[in-house]
Amino acid sequence: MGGEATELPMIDFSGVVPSVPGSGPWAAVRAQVMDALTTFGCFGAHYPPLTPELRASLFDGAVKPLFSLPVETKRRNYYGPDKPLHGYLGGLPGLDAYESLAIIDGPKPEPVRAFADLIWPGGANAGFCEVVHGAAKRFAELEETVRRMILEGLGVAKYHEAHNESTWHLLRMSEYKVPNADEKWIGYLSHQDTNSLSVVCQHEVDGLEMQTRDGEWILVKPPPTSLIVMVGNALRAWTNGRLHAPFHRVMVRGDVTRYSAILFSVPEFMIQAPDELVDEDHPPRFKPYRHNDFVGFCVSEEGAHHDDKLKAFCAV
Ligand SMILES: O=C(O)CCC(=O)C(=O)O
Ligand SMILES: [Fe+2]
Repeated sequence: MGGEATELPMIDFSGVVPSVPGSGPWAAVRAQVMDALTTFGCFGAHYPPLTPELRASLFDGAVKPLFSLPVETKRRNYYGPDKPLHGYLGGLPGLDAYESLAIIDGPKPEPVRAFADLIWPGGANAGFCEVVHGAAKRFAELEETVRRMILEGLGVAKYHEAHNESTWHLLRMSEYKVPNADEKWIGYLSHQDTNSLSVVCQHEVDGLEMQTRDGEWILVKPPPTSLIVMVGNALRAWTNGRLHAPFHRVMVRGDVTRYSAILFSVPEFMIQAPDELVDEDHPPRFKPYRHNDFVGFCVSEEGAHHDDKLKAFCAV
C-alpha cells in the first residue's frame, strides 16, 4: 500500500490556562481536541506545567523506588474488598511483566500522604509526597481542561460543574519488566478504559499502542515531554457515541523496564447522554448506567467474553 503510517495527533497546550477557561489559544486548542477525540479518541499533549524536571523526579525519585520495595510492602496498597481494582496489582494471569500501585484521589495532598505513610511508616517521605501530588495535580488540571473543552465543543458546557463535583481521580503507577526474549511481549492486554478520560505519562520507554477505528495498531511515540489523553467508555456513553474510546495495549520489548503514571477520571453520576445529544439523527445508543456496575460487568465471566464490553453491557 505504501501509505503514510498513521500518527497520533499532537496538540500544544502552551498558553492554555486551566483556571481561565476561554483565554488565549483556548478555542483553537478546543477545536483540535474535538477533532482528535471524535476521530481517534486520543491525542498527544504538550503540556508545559508538567516540566521535564518534575517528570524526572516523579519517575526517578518516586515511582522507581516504590517498585523496588518488597511485594509484601506494596500489597499494603489495598482499599478493601469492595474496591479490588483500586490498589496494588501484580502477578495477574498472563501479565507476568506488569505490576502497579494506585492512589485514590492522587491529586489531593492528604491521600498521597496516607499512601506514603502506609508504605514507609514513620519514614521520611515528604519528598515522595510533594513530587507525586505535584505531578498528579498537573495531570488533573489537564484532565479537567480537556473535559471542559469537550462539553463546550458539544454545546453542553452547562453540565461541567455538576460533573466535576461528582468526578474523582485514581492515580496509577505502573511497571512493565523486560521480557527475556527479543520479541514483543504483552505488557497489558488490549482494552478500552471504563472511566471518562485517562492521562498517560510514559517515561522514556515507548510501548503504548492504540488501535485506530480501522483496526490498525499504532505505536504511540509522543515526544518525551508530552502526555497522552484518551477517552474511556464513560465519555463514549455520555456523549451518545460522539467520542471514540480507543482500544489500546502495552507491548514491551528490549532491555529497559518501562514505567508509566496514569490519571483516570471516574464519574460517580448516572452516565446518561443529555437530551441535547439525543435526536433523530443521533438515537440513544446506551442505556443509563453507573460506572461501578459497568466495572463489575467487565470483570465478570460474562464480561470477559466481549471485546466491546460497553455494547454488551448497555447497548440500546
Ligand atoms: O501504562 C500504560 O501506558 C497504559 C496502561 C493502561 O492502558 C491502563 O492501565 O489502563
Ligand atoms: Fe488503559
